Amino acid sequence: AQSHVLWPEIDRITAEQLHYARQGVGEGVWELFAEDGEMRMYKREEEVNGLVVDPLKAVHTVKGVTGFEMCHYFFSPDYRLDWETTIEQMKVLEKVSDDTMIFLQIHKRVWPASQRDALFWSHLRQVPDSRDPDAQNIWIVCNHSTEHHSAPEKSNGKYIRVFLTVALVCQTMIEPPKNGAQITRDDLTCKITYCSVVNPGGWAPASVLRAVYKREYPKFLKKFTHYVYDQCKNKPIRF
Ligand SMILES: O=S(=O)(CCO)c1ccc(-c2ccc(C3CCCC3)c([C@H]3C[C@H]3c3ccccn3)c2)cc1
Repeated sequence: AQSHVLWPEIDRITAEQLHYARQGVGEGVWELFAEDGEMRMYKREEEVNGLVVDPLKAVHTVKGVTGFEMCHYFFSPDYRLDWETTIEQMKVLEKVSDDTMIFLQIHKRVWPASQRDALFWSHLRQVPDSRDPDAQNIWIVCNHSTEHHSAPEKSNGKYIRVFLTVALVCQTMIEPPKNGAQITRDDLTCKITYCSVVNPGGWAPASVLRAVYKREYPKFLKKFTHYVYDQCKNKPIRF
């Protein structure tokens, strides 16, 4: 993908999102708004030109899967409709490379707001951990809104286009079996950080949006992580 016109932006945004995901939720203004088992979901209340764009950060720990497996199922278009319940249609507009694609998604309408679509590049990458060089176990998927000739903004004006930046950062922790036995899924833990900022792109009542975020994000992360566990549990481990 290094040759593609988008590459410099993909490289920059992915690095920025990795740094942002690694920042704790301790300092300052993150508000815990949902908890479910190991999942903790935080938000900041922010508005841009009167539009709710509340940044969201979730942390979660899932046993029995690797960071690669979690990111693979998040990135791949083949499984998206199995776990993403808020989209009506999804199309891959361009396959930039094996690890980079451009998606157009039409989201279900959130009454009384008008229906939205999202056009974004999606990039999957393994990240060498600068702090721990032999930790080759961190993977990231970064999704960031973009433009594309085959999905012009004002094509038919039917949908308002959202502007989003999303990052799923997953780290595999291995509890090596005592007796030097082969690693099994019971020895695996995946530490997940999910960050998202969605600008609704046009007017939507703050109260409605905040209610939808509060309902949809915990549901989405819970459904997605359970889906990946179920898909992987009887398959060979992929790091
Ligand atoms: O992580 S991803 O990249 C996974 C690939 O799909 C992602 C996640 C979320 C969105 C998205 C897009 C639009 C909306 C709103 C804004 C005004 C009306 C629709 C929302 C709000 C509704 C919230 C929500 C939260 C979680 C999942 C879906 N819906 C979220 C897009 C992509």
